[in-house]
Order: sequence, then C-alpha cells, then structure tokens
Amino acid sequence: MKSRFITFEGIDGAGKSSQIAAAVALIESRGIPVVQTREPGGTPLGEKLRELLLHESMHLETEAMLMFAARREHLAALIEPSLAAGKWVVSDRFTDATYAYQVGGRGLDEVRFSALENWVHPHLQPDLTLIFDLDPAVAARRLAGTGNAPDRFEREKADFFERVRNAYLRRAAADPCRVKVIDASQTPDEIRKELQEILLESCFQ
Ligand SMILES: Nc1ncnc2c1ncn2[C@@H]1O[C@H](COP(=O)(O)OP(=O)(O)O)[C@@H](O)[C@H]1O
Ligand SMILES: Cc1cn([C@H]2C[C@H](O)[C@@H](COP(=O)(O)OP(=O)(O)O)O2)c(=O)[nH]c1=O
Repeated sequence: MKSRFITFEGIDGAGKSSQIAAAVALIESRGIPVVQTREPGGTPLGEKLRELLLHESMHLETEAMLMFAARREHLAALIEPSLAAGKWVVSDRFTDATYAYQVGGRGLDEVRFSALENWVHPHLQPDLTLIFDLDPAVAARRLAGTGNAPDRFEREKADFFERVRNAYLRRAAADPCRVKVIDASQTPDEIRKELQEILLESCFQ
C-alpha cells in the first residue's frame, strides 16, 4: 500500500492531540509502520525553533520564515525519508497551520506565504488533512481546563482564533478532496468514530 502523509489541524484546544493517538493506533493495527510527529518541531533543530516560536516575540515575517525553516528540516530529516521507506507519517500540524495562523490570524501577505510554500515543498502535499473545527469560546474553555500555562499563541484573543478558524475553512473549501472538516464539538467517542470512517474511506484502499 502507498505511504500516506496525514496531518491534523485546528485552533488551539480543538482536541486534535487527543485524537492523534487513536489514528496512529488504528494505522498500526493494520500492520503499517507509522511515524508520529509535530510542527513546529519533529527534529532536534525543529524542537529548538519551536521553543523560540512559542515563547519569543518576533516580527510576523520572522515567525513565518522560522515556521518554514523548521518545516524544511522536518521534510528533509524525517517526513521524506519516512515516506520513501514505506512508512506512514502522521503530523500534528503542517503548512495549513501557517496559512491559518500567520495569514489568517496575523495578516501575513498571501503572496509571501505562497512563495515560501512553493520553495519549501513545491510538490508534496498531505494525502489527507483533518481539520478539527470548533467555536473559539469552547476551545478556550477546554484549554483553561487543562491548567497548562498558555504559550504565545494560546494567549491570543477570541477574534484571532475566529480568523484562524475561518482561514482553515477557506483552505478546506479550496481543496475538499484532501482536507476534511470534523465537527470538534462532538464527544471524543463520536469524533474517534468519524475519524475512523474517514481513514477507512480515504486511506485504507
Ligand atoms: N471532544 C472533546 N470534548 C471535550 N473536551 C475535549 C474533547 N477533546 C479534547 N478535549 C479536552 O480539551 C483539552 C484540549 O485538548 P487537546 O487534544 O490538547 O487539544 P489541541 O491539541 O487541539 O490543542 C484537553 O483537556 C482535552 O481533554
Ligand atoms: C505549524 C504551525 C504552528 N503554529 C502555532 C499553532 C499553535 O498555537 C502552536 C503550537 O502548536 P501545537 O503543537 O498545536 O501546540 P500544543 O502542543 O500547545 O497543543 O504553533 C503556527 O502559528 N504556525 C504554524 O505553521
């Protein structure tokens, strides 16, 4: 079976991290080797860039370029070799997050975003992207419930997350074959079931 690159997206607190483990377990249960990773991060250098990105204030274009720098390393060191070796790759975020957060949330120029995307991965796109779609007010309540200290992005206000959410939905509308939207207000069990159905239909054929 062809290797698959699957990405999970959504605003902070939408519940995607909780479902990634279930997706990885389902893939493994079919005897398929799978690598679980995340962005920004996924490599030793990428994890150092993640620390800077989540905690240091910086110019918007610096932020966008560092996201893509971490991604370039991630593709070269982990994603591309894993796919070439026949493994599946499941990533907590990829380039749709830069579109949603830096273009949608912060107002990065779309032409510059596209230039970076075309430079860093002119041909590769995820085979399947799952967007966890949720009202920012509900996501904020879920995040508050974790008791974790919020990072630079999680401290943003509701209107920022509303723009991020809408940018994700635009990305989904532009590429409905690749990008599936999941209603993240459902219970974890309902979401797991829907996720399983999407994976069965899109990937296990
Ligand atoms: N479907 C759900 N309904 C209610 N709470 C949820 C749901 N999914 C996740 N949560 C809770 O919301 C919080 C954030 O979930 P998490 O998976 O870390 O979100 P994300 O990775 O999208 O930021 C966690 O405390 C988690 O237990
Ligand atoms: C990959 C990526 C992430 N981000 C942001 C979104 C998240 O707020 C943050 C880290 O993502 P995430 O791993 O979802 O955070 P957590 O581990 O706290 O659940 O980085 C961008 O702004 N642009 C990007 O390109």
